[in-house]
Amino acid sequence: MSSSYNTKASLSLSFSPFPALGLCVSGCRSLSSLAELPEMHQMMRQTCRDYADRELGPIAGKLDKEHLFPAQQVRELGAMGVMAIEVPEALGGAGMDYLAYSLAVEEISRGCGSTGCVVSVNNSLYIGPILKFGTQKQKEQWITPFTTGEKVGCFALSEPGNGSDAGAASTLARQEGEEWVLNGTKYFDIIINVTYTCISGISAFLVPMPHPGLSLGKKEDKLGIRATSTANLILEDCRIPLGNMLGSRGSGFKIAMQTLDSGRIGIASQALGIAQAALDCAADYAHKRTAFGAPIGKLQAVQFKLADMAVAVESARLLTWKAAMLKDAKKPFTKEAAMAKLAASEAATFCGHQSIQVLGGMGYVTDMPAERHYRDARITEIYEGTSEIQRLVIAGQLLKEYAS
Ligand SMILES: Cc1cc2nc3c(=O)[nH]c(=O)nc-3n(C[C@H](O)[C@H](O)[C@H](O)COP(=O)(O)OP(=O)(O)OC[C@H]3O[C@@H](n4cnc5c(N)ncnc54)[C@H](O)[C@@H]3O)c2cc1C
Repeated sequence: MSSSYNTKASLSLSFSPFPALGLCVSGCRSLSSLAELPEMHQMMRQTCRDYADRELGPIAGKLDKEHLFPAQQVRELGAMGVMAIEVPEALGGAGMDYLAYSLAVEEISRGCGSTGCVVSVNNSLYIGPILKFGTQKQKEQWITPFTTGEKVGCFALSEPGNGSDAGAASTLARQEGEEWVLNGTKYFDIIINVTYTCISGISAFLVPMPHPGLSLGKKEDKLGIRATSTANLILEDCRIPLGNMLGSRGSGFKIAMQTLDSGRIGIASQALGIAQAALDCAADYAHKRTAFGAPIGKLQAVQFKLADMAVAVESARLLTWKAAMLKDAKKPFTKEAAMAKLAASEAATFCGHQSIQVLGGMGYVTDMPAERHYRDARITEIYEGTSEIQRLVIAGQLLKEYAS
């Protein structure tokens, strides 16, 4: 997709991540064409796009229909470095930055929203907090085996009784000798040889799986991202060594909030991929379908839908890149990540809706991917903070800025 966005104009908005990224701004016309990104990022984007076109797009419908976890594809993505993009090479990762991560998640999600979710959760919800708060020993033990796609990590913060109100977590951890004993029920996504980070009350723990005292509730039957597994995780006198606490005692809420800040860039990227796929599907169909003797793309009513979809996707993409670049530049990005997630998830549900409309009856049946995009998009407005919570975060940050 091309864009008329001018890079130099963006600099005057006091947003200049380019030195940190080694970007050359002279001669740039568009932030969103491949030519504008540094070579390393272009390669990551193109590699993921090619992989998604070749390996994910053709099977995404089957994975969705049969609820199949994309285990083989996740291993292949691990071999490509995509399961641990920000992890230093010494720990087995790709050693790249968050912008590269965002580009990868978008392209993978464009091919398959479920696989994009797996990539996002492993990178930002599971590995992210260990990379930031873990000891060297924890990083070696809990990150390196999760870089290859053989194992996938999870993050369990929500509980059946609380999601948005994360501070109200009721799972309990008590110390007995050299162990923590955990009791409670957590909610989480994706199950395959997992280890997960469990935020209990006010501390975070690394729990291997399978493990005595840890069992799964029923697998949820979901509207979308049906190739991922989602279940309650039940902790009954689950004993783990004292050394499995992540960060210091009492720092769990801070770890969770900082993890979600970064994770929201991942979900924004997943939403962007789904939104772009919906637009691709609609634009392609508009060329091919004829009505009243001409392609429906000649009808202004259809053109306006495509234009509105393109604007929603492109503006959300710029917000997402901005949040990723701020994170890479080690600047505050809480507000921008929430803005990116809000805009991208609403763009995804909007584009999913409009794409079905452009396809008419063909949009409603499973022969075409439009209905899957519509279903997959919906979760992006809910997990890692609902749209209402994103608005609260944005307004909170904004009001702080005006007060200072
Ligand atoms: C498929 C799926 C996968 C998930 N994966 C994970 C996972 O891996 N790990 C994990 O920890 N969690 C996971 N979750 C849980 C998810 O993060 C929560 O569902 C989400 O945060 C919303 O919480 P809730 O469902 O308890 O809704 P509630 O908090 O009960 O909210 C219900 C409604 O009230 C609104 N609301 C609540 N509080 C406010 C407020 N203060 N102001 C305005 N409106 C408000 C909400 O926006 C929403 O519209 C997953 C959920 C799903 C569906």
